Amino acid sequence: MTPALQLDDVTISYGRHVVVERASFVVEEHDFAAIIGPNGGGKTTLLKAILGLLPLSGGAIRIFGNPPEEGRDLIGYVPQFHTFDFSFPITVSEMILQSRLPKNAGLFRRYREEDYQAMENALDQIGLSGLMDHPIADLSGGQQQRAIIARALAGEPRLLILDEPTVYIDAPAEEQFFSMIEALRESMAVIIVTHDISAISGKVNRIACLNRRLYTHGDASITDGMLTSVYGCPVDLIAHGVPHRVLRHHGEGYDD
Ligand SMILES: Nc1ncnc2c1ncn2[C@@H]1O[C@H](COP(=O)(O)OP(=O)(O)OP(=O)(O)O)[C@@H](O)[C@H]1O
Repeated sequence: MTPALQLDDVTISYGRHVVVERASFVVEEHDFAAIIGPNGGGKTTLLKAILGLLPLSGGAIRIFGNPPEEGRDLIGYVPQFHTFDFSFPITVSEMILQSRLPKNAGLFRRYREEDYQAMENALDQIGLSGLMDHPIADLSGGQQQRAIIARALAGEPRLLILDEPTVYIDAPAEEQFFSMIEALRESMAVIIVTHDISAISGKVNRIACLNRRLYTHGDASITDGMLTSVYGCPVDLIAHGVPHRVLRHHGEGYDD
């Protein structure tokens, strides 16, 4: 099967400053993967390259076998929550429908029947159908979070990428968020990009740590060696609050 995302020896630079160096990683269909890493480690840069917004200085990125410029229509991208203006006077359904307009659509472009259908399906998938006529400003933080995910789902993606999705939601909303991701995995691959290790521990089936180099481990466990090389500080400092299950030494079984 063609992977949802394949990074082959990817190097990305700003001028002579190499930010991502020789990164390789594969995300298969139906995977729930995490790319974690410290601030400044290159996560945003790698995301931009996956979305076809930055050129590579080496290697290749494939999205379902296509280069990013051709494959990006298959990606639903959920930017960081704080980049949205929820005070904007618009309903949930209008916000989602807008994402269906092509970039060069004129002012008076009308929505088609399939746009309404995609909007309704997206709301259904994340359990917000009952709120479609509500102003986005009236939603709770967790509901707003789901609305921006619905916006990405309305593009009918096969790969959903979420940038720091758990930063602004509380613990109950976080549980709901991960149940929703589990359901979405039936029809797509999901990648979350985060520096919040505790949020993703035990939830994902594939993980990579990015700090200029990309460290992977073949399964979803985070090893202390992986964290030490990525974060450059003692593992117990980083592991604070992380369930034991996800931390193990190379070659050892789980210790819970
Ligand atoms: N447009 C740019 N021009 C030059 N250097 C840049 C540019 N954008 C980012 N960088 C540098 O690239 C490195 C990686 O930044 P990037 O934003 O990708 O990291 P990040 O892991 O997303 O960090 P954060 O979690 O803080 O958003 C940093 O050293 C940053 O200063």
